[in-house]
Amino acid sequence: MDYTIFAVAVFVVALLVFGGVVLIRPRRPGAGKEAPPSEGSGTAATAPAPEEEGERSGAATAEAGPQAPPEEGQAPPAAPEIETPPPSAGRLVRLRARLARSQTALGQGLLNILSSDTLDDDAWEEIEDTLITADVGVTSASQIVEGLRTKVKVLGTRSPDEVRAMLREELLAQIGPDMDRTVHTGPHQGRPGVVMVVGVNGTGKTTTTGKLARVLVGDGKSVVLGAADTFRAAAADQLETWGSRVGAPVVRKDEGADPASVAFDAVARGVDEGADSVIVDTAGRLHTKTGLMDELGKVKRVVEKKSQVDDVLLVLDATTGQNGLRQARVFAEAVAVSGIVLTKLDGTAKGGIIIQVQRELGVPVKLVGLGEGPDDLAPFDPEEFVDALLEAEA
Ligand SMILES: Nc1nc2c(ncn2[C@@H]2O[C@H](COP(=O)(O)OP(=O)(O)OP(=O)(O)O)[C@@H](O)[C@H]2O)c(=O)[nH]1
Repeated sequence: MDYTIFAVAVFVVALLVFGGVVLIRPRRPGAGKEAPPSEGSGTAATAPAPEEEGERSGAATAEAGPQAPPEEGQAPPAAPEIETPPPSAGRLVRLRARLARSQTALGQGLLNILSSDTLDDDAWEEIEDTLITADVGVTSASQIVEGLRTKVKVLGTRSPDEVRAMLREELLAQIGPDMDRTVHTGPHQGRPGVVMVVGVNGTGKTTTTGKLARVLVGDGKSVVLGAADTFRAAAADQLETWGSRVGAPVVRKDEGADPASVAFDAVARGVDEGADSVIVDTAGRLHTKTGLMDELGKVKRVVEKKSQVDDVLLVLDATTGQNGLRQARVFAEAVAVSGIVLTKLDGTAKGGIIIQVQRELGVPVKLVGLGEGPDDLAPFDPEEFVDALLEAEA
């Protein structure tokens, strides 16, 4: 019995000694510990995609490269594929169908009334109303009607071809086929052409900056982009996506940084690298007119310490009508606008806004946006536009 108690006691002591050794033995670093998510994998999996709708396919390729540095020992991710956009020439012709689709209602409406048997006062009033509904503006609408009335009187006859020809002539005269619509993007005196893009957020400003970079790259130019809309980090991300798709570097800083310093650095980089063009996207919050004036004025002044600003493009959403025009006036007072980009012309029959905005601001429409696709921006050509407007319905 005594012997049994002794044996049990020895066993218990042995058990305690063994357990103590195991429990107090120092653990190897990392042994048994769950691996924390590596910085790269964690953020990549959870970070929200910064790109805007409509740009998702390309963004995925572009973001993989610059934003996720490879971990040691891992093969670097494949560089994003650089795209080759189509040149600027012929773009409006390619996109003409889109223009015609949205504008046919206006063109056909006018042609129908003009071809009717009797052109009485009511008919002329209807023509004027149709023009005003299409945002042509009251002054231009009445000038067009006056011009047409005179032509009808002089001509006497009204065959469909004659009607089409006189309407074409009147509309063209209002659009101003001789205005200089060149976007001044080319280098001069060893410095890049500098373009500032201004406008209210949501009009397609950042998209237009990206699309313009593609137009220029398509024409064989080298481009640097400046993300001076520092109030929204997503705007810089969006621009970076656009840039990486065509190999255009994007100069950006942290959210809230001074927009003028971003613009200056972008132009400085363009100068240093011998780029052909620098395009600067700016913030467009319409908080107060003074704030806007101060900010845009400062961006321009600071940039001009490095190089002159060759074009200030105001981006305007064609679908916003009078509201858009009001905004345009505020911007034109804040900074000397030298050209207009009319976006979303594919989604409206109110193409008459081209006439009104040019008359109001005294600057030409230089580019038009005709869709959400990356190459849906085209140099504006008045004749192509009017012909699309008067195109017979298919
Ligand atoms: N249909 C159509 N959509 C367009 C056109 N241009 C831009 N958009 C769309 O308009 C939306 C707004 O464009 P953004 O470039 O983000 O507008 P933004 O002015 O830069 O606004 P922030 O990014 O907020 O500064 C996007 O969904 C674009 O795809 C166009 O010509 N046609």
